[in-house]
Amino acid sequence: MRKQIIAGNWKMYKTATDARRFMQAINQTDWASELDIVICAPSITIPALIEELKGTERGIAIGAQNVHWEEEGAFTGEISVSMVKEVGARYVIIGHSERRTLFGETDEMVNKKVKRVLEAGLIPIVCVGESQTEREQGRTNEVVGMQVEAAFQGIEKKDMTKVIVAYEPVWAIGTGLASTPTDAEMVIAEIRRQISHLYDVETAESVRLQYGGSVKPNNIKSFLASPNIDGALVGGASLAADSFSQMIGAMEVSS
Ligand SMILES: O=C(CO)COP(=O)(O)O
Repeated sequence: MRKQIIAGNWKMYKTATDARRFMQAINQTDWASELDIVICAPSITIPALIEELKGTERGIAIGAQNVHWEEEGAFTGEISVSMVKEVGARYVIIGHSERRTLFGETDEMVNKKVKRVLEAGLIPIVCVGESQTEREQGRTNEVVGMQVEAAFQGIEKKDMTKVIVAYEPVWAIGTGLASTPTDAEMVIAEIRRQISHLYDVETAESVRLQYGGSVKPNNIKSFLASPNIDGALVGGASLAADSFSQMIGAMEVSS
C-alpha cells in the first residue's frame, strides 16, 4: 500500500516571516495525520520553517523547489543539494513546468538533478506534464512518456522506488481549470505502466504518483479516489494554512 502524500509548492511566495505565521497557524490546528505532508518553500525560508516545526507533532517535512546538479562551483545564484539538506530539506521538486518553460530547464538537466538529489539521500518530486497544444494534438502520453524516460535515465531500481512523480498538465497550473479525475487517472496509470516497462511491476507499484494543477480543498478528494493517484502537488491552495489543513482533512477521509 502506497502512503499518500500531499506537497505544497509555495513557488516564489512568502518571506520567512510569512512562513513562520503559516506554520504557527498550522500548529494550532488539531489534526494528526498519517499522510506524508511536505511544504516546498523558497530555500531561504527553510530554516525558519524547520525552527517553527521543532517540538511539534505535525510530521510535516520541508522541501526545496530546485537545486543545481553540481555539488558546488562557480554558479552564481544557484543552490546545491548539500545546502538545502543541511538546513533540513528532505524533498526537492525537480523539473517543474515553470522551471522548464521560464528558465530553460531541459530533460537532461532534470535527469542530472534527479541523480544528485538521490545521491544526497533526498527525495525528488519530479514534475512532468503536457502543454495545452500538445494535449489538443493528442500527444499527452507521448510527451509525458518522453519526460519520464529522460528524467530517470540511469537511475537504478532501488533508487526509483524512492522517487515521486507529479503529473502536472501545464494548462491546469494556476488556471483554476483542473484536469478531470478520470483524465488525470488515465495519464497517471500510463506513467505507472511506463515505469513498469522501464523497470518492473514491483517497482512501478511502489512509486508514488501525484496529480497537480488547480487542486483545491473542494476537488482533492475526487483525485485521491482514483486507484493510481497517491497524492497531490498543490500550488495556490497550499499558501493559506486553512485551505492546506482542509485538504489534509479531505485526504484523511478518502484514505
Ligand atoms: O504548479 C503547481 C504545483 O506545483 C500547481 O499550482 P496550482 O495548484 O496553483 O494550480
